[in-house]
Amino acid sequence: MAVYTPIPPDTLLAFLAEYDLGALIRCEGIAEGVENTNYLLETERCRAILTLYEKRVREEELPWFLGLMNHLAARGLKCPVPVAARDGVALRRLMARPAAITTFLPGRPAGTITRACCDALGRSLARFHLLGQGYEARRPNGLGPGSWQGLLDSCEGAGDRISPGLTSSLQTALGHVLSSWPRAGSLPAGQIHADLFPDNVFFEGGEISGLIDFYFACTDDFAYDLAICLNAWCFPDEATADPALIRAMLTGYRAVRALSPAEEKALPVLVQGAALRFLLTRLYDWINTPDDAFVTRKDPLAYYRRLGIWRQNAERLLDV
Ligand SMILES: Nc1ncnc2c1ncn2[C@@H]1O[C@H](COP(=O)(O)OP(=O)(O)O)[C@@H](O)[C@H]1O
Ligand SMILES: N[C@@H](CCOP(=O)(O)O)C(=O)O
Repeated sequence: MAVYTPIPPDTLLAFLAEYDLGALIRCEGIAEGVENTNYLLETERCRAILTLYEKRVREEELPWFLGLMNHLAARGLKCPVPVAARDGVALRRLMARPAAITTFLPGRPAGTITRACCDALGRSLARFHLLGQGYEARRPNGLGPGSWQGLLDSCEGAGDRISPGLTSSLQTALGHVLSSWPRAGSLPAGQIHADLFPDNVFFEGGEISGLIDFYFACTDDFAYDLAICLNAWCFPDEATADPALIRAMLTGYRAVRALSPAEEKALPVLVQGAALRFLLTRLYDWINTPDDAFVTRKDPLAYYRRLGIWRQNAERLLDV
């Protein structure tokens, strides 16, 4: 459960008094999530999400994230929008942290990942990429390939305590991926979500009802975002890739936005890079999450297995 910061009742009521949301009925810490503290608010007028931004999110970047949500929602993407207080300001401070309320989205994450889910996800991701094109402000990807060596180094060999030989194996894989990574600017790029895992996609009545958690969003290659989703959605038992799910996601994506020949060619290295990126942040978090944090740590080895599968079989699985 990601509730790093409890809020005393009086402090919460004083904070909410700045808004036009009506009287508070309940406020519950939310069980899911890793990065930030989230509460579900129910007031006389609505349900909403109160987020206190923790660790990885830099305060000066929050206007970029909130602006992107507003931009995409205004163009028809189903995603949360920031709620302004009476003074017109959405980004505020609470418990010495930046904080914002965003609108509540109905639906819940898919239980079982089906081909239909992957097709829908591919389409939604492509729409995200196309609709983001009018959002001019850039946010470089702080967790892009340039950060991976530093992340591995900062784990100081701790990978070997999780699995003997992990650190040197990751060093080899990293060298291979970085040496084949597409040159900056060589692939179509724009605003990407960069963390569109199944827990960040809500479904209702078999259709996507919303995308959440924009706090890794950045300006990067569109095909890298697709590579992240292929990793996150297409390995039903962690140890095996499901070619039918991969095909469905690629077909859904291409139905909305065609992949260029350069993107198709780059996909095998992009999926390996995406596996490494989540492996490394999970490894870092495994070592650095305080023991008293109310959060479920995610298994780095799940992405080591994916990396191995892509290294052996990416071309065949992606049919490129
Ligand atoms: N706009 C929203 N509508 C409904 N539920 C939400 C919304 N935003 C977050 N949640 C709930 O909060 C959980 C954690 O949110 P998330 O943004 O993934 O947190 P974190 O950034 O800490 O990983 C989600 O899994 C979901 O249950
Ligand atoms: N999706 C990442 C961790 C970030 O968690 P989220 O709850 O913010 O999506 C992972 O699985 O490693």
